[in-house]
Amino acid sequence: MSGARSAKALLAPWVDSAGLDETALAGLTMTSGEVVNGGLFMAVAGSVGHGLDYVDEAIAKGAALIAWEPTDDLETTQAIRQCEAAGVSMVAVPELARHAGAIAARYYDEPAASLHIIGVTGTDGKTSVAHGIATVLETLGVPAALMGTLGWGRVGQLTTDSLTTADAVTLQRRFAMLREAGVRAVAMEVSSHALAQHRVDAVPFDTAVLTHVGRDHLDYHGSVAAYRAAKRRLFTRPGLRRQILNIDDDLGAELATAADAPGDRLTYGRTEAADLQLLSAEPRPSGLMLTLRIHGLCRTSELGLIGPFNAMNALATLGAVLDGQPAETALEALARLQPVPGRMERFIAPGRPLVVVDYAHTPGALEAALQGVRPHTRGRLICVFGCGGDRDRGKRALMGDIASRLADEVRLTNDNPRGESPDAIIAEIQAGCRSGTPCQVEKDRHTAIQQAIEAAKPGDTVLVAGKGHEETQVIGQRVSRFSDRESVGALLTGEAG
Ligand SMILES: CC(=O)N[C@H]1[C@@H](OP(=O)(O)OP(=O)(O)OC[C@H]2O[C@@H](n3ccc(=O)[nH]c3=O)[C@H](O)[C@@H]2O)O[C@H](CO)[C@@H](O)[C@@H]1O[C@H](C)C(=O)N[C@@H](C)C(=O)N[C@H](CCC(=O)O)C(=O)O
Ligand SMILES: Nc1ncnc2c1ncn2[C@@H]1O[C@H](COP(=O)(O)OP(=O)(O)OP(=O)(O)O)[C@@H](O)[C@H]1O
Ligand SMILES: N[C@H](CCC[C@H](N)C(=O)O)C(=O)O
Ligand SMILES: [Mg+2]
Repeated sequence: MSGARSAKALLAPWVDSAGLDETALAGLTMTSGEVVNGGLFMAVAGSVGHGLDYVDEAIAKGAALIAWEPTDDLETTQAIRQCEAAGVSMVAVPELARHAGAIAARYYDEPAASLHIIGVTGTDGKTSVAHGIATVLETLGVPAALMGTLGWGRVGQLTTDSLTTADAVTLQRRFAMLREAGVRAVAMEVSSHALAQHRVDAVPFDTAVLTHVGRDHLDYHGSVAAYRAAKRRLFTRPGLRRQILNIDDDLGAELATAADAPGDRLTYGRTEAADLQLLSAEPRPSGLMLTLRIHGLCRTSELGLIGPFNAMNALATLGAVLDGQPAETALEALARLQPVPGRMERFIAPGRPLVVVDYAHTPGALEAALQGVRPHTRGRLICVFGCGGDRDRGKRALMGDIASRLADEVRLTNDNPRGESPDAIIAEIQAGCRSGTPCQVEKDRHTAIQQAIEAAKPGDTVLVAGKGHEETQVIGQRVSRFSDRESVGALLTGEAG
């Protein structure tokens, strides 16, 4: 095994192997701060800087070797000098970002090869569907893990992480740990950033699932076309065995009819042409009653979740697990699904309004969330939300329009303004709000939620959108502890003032 982990084995394709060491490297990483003594640092070009900008830290941590990605405008003199002075070898690897995952996979002895990996992409619904798939697989007796916005690991035992899809090396390290832990299937969220940055190039997906594609992250991708192109990448990978496609969605419909696409395609949606068709999703006190047509056969199934999009997410989940499983068994497991924390999560207290905490932070998601809670609302619908700073500005007015159109009252507040002015963000949302709907502003999020709950009567619903499971509020450089779920829980039980 040590030979397989040596610089010679890992970097032979790019450098004369005679010059490379056969000693096992102690570790590998793409982040200078994580370099271990005797390890490999892979310095790649990023959107802000280059890994070589941090070579001093890598050397200080004891890097034995530095592989780096040449780019046109990269100034390497300083880094080369530092490495020479420290006696650290450097190897130039063209397009290293694309190869980093494969190098790490070799280092960890191809951990993903023994795992059944299901990738889920789309603008909204990735966490919900990945969570659903892993939970249903567990219920069906398959040791399954989850990787995504809520963390990674076995369902119910997640370790949190800052990214939805980790970097290419971290992913392989996690696959190795999951393989050791006896996991057989992994449901993972694949973000558009990850697809654009080659984080998943070395992940051998068995199945790719598409939720829906709307508008998000235009700050990063630049255009809807580039964003869609990034999402499309997951479905064109050679070796893919199955594709689960929402054909109510434009991109899903396009992928379903694409010539020469890899793997079998299973479609879902409300349209009659879908293999898994949603005929109806009737609101019930406990959630939804679904009527489905599965390959021509009509079936009903309870779902303990609310919001029509959760019915669609249930179909996506079903599509992924209907792989040699009888439909009855899969439907029974689906009926046991619980809401994902902060995703259409209901808070109910006697004599109080229904409060729903949801992670809707895109126009499509906000629209779907408001439409989803309306059938569970006898009285008025109040929507508390804001928009993140240093993120796509174009969505703000759109979300103002949607909230003022679909709610009876809007309360605008902070949602991680980050480096932007909270007032300016709120003004941009307000510019889209329709004048006929009352719209109030309270920047302090806890106070805004409190005022909304106090203004609401039993039978009304307060939808608190945008932060879902998050446990912090980021204002400028300050990160303070804040949770919509905790605020709502405390306010409903009278424990917070
Ligand atoms: C825009 C974006 O995706 N940025 C991610 C990307 O950074 P980057 O390409 O700009 O890298 P960079 O900062 O220029 O640095 C270049 C290289 O130097 C390395 N570096 C950097 C700093 C340092 O001290 N030491 C060091 O070695 C970096 O690891 C990187 O390899 O690669 C970095 C290393 O993996 C990530 O930390 C960083 O995530 C930033 C913090 C981020 O906020 N990303 C968000 C937007 C994101 O990726 N979100 C998606 C989900 C979105 C959704 O919910 O749909 C996600 O998958 O999480
Ligand atoms: N299929 C769907 N269609 C439209 N909206 C959805 C769908 N599924 C979930 N949503 C909405 O999007 C929000 C986020 O859901 P979820 O966390 O599952 O998505 P995500 O794609 O993982 O989001 P992120 O990219 O932020 O991680 C939910 O709280 C809900 O409002
Ligand atoms: N993954 C998304 C989440 C946004 C959630 C919202 N609360 C915000 O901060 O904008 C992002 O980082 O853009
Ligand atoms: Mg997610």
